[in-house]
Amino acid sequence: MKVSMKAGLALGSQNRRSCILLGYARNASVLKDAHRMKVLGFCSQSMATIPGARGRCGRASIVCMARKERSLVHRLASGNGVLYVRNFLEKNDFEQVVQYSASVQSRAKKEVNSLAMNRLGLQVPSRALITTIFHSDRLVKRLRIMLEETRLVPADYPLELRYYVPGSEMQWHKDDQLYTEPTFEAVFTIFNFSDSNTEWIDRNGELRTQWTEPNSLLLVQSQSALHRVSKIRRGERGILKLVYTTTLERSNSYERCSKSFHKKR
Ligand SMILES: O=C(O)CCC(=O)C(=O)O
Ligand SMILES: [Fe+2]
Repeated sequence: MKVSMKAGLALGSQNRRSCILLGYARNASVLKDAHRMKVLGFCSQSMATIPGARGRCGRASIVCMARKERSLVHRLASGNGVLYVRNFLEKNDFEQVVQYSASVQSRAKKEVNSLAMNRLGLQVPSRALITTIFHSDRLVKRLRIMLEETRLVPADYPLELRYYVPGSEMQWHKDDQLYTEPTFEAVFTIFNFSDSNTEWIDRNGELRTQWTEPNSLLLVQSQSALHRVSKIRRGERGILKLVYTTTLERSNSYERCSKSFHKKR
């Protein structure tokens, strides 16, 4: 195993919150060691492009993020299965999503018999570029690290664009579990000019309130936290909803929900 752990540990101790370990490896045996050190994951990126990293290693470099008290996984637990992440997509990808949404928004239809009131929506075809962005290996790997779910894959359930307008709201609910294991619903905010907040009840029974900013991702585990979207009085909000799962074996809810773009969820 050829990983320059010394350099990594030195950097990690300077930065107690993220504990970044830098190094390079000739083979995958580094994974075993990383696991022993409670390392959450890797991203291969040139050292020079990583903020705070000094020096160059000149080879494939590896950045390992070690688990710390304040990691995303702990935030997920304290949020009772809800995790809010800012600046989720890279600039280019984010712009593609904004453009796609703008090009189809006028086709969105009002959802009926849904817990969401006065919300408009439409499904995104699997061949659309924005589906490939959210299903890309790179992005799924990031989510696996964030959620500590090594088996996470994109669901075979269409992405949905949803638009909140004045009068739109979504009552308190838990998300349906579309597969036979708990899933994660991802709510990606495309734009938000509204006064509406997404709220959820955390592990301590306390109310959390979040105005979701553009390019943020809210991950909600199925059948976990109660959550809702407060009624919009002013402005509009556009989101993309999609599902990640650890199994593609469908639950009974799948058929009901997929047939029911216009039925109660
Ligand atoms: O719009 C949001 O922030 C959440 C939407 C939601 O919970 C849902 O559609 O199930
Ligand atoms: Fe929900």
